[in-house]
Amino acid sequence: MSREVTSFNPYQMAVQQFELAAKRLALSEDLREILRKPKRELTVNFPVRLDDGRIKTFTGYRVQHNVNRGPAKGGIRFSEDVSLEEVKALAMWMTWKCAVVGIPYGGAKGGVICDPKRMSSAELERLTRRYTTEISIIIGPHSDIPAPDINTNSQVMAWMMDTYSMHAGYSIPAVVTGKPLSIGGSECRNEATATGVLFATRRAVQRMGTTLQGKRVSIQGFGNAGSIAARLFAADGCKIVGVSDTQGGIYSEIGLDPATVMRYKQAHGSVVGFPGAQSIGVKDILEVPCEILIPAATEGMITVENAERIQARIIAEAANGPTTPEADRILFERGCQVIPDILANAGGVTVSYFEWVQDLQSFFWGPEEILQRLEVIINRSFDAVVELAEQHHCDLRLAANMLAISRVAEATQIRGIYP
Ligand SMILES: NC(=O)C1=CN([C@@H]2O[C@H](COP(=O)(O)OP(=O)(O)OC[C@H]3O[C@@H](n4cnc5c(N)ncnc54)[C@H](O)[C@@H]3O)[C@@H](O)[C@H]2O)C=CC1
Ligand SMILES: O=C(O)CCC(=O)C(=O)O
Repeated sequence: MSREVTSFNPYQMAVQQFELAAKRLALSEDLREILRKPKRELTVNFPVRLDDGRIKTFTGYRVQHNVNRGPAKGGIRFSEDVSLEEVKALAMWMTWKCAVVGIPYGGAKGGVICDPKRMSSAELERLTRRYTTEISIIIGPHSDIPAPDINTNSQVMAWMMDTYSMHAGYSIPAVVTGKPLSIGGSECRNEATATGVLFATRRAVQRMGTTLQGKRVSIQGFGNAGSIAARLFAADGCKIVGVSDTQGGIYSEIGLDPATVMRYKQAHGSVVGFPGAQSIGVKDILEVPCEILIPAATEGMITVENAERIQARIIAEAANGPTTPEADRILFERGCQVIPDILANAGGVTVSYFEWVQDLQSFFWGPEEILQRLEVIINRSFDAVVELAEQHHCDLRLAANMLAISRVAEATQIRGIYP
């Protein structure tokens, strides 16, 4: 589905968000100039042999936004909508995300323009291996560590790890995270993004003096982040009233069973048509009656066009960049609490960090230890952001960006600028 606002530019939006925080922090123009631009942008055009014998040239990107707090970190997206501007925005958000939760990474993101749903597994493997080779000049376990994002998964990470290792002549599991357990993946990484969304939302309702029990939840996007969020929120007592994917959405006042909807999606390719539920449009899912809305698809979904009609009191952003700055202002004025992407979905990169640490030490942790450490990090970060928002009478996005940007600015200044 193409986005409604055709002129939407995610990088311009990320810079707009950055400027709001930089202004509040009174950052110097020199520092702003360093922080608003990506450090490295790599574009690669590479051939892949298709199953019918034709050769097609694909375009991919890897952008490293900032590496002052540690190696660059961030996922790889396979989609027809990928663009350099999108990858630059996603890389910048990764820098702030790692900083806001205090993990020692900078930010990066990558993507390949392709339609993975129309490609065979063999074609995807060849594309992944060739793309990995092309970007291997900048990725590495101590420089830039990719992970899954839209339309990539643990299998894609296994191909990436194998390709990178083939060139070295020995296994380098720490070059990517989100791998299968059998080759150095971590317990809980597959569920980590949704688990972080749950922990952050739990903290939000706790601070409002209530619980998740009985809350109605609507979720846009039914992939890794969205479908697992549906399962975890339902297990925590919520009623999942709506879910959607690229084909459309479904709504049920009495609630949907996430496992049954998943089985239906696996059999039919979409949630649309799920028996007993009302079919609704892709964006209608954002406006259904509910207390909690989880955008878990892509950028620029909540805009001036629909912000007034959103009924949820809490928006927990599993997706990156789902809400525009203009929509943020409307939602804040309407008293809707937006738990911003860099905080709400930071569970993914946090458990990726745990995976990387485990790989580097060749010493693996159990699920209890991982979940307990993740909850501590999300709660601590959530509380720090809320306290800053209260001090500055601002929304959580501005506070989260201020906290993150001040940390990156401090690291940049303390390292100094080579004369
Ligand atoms: N996988 C991860 O660990 C993390 C993912 N995220 C973010 O979460 C969001 C979803 O990512 P994943 O669940 O990993 O991807 P996925 O590929 O597993 O699922 C994406 C879902 O969104 C739907 N979708 C995609 N484009 C859409 C559009 N234009 N309109 C409506 N629905 C659309 C798809 O149908 C699918 O159900 C992305 O913004 C991603 O950057 C954030 C942090 C970590
Ligand atoms: O797990 C990671 O390293 C990054 C995941 C990601 O791409 C994101 O948080 O947006």
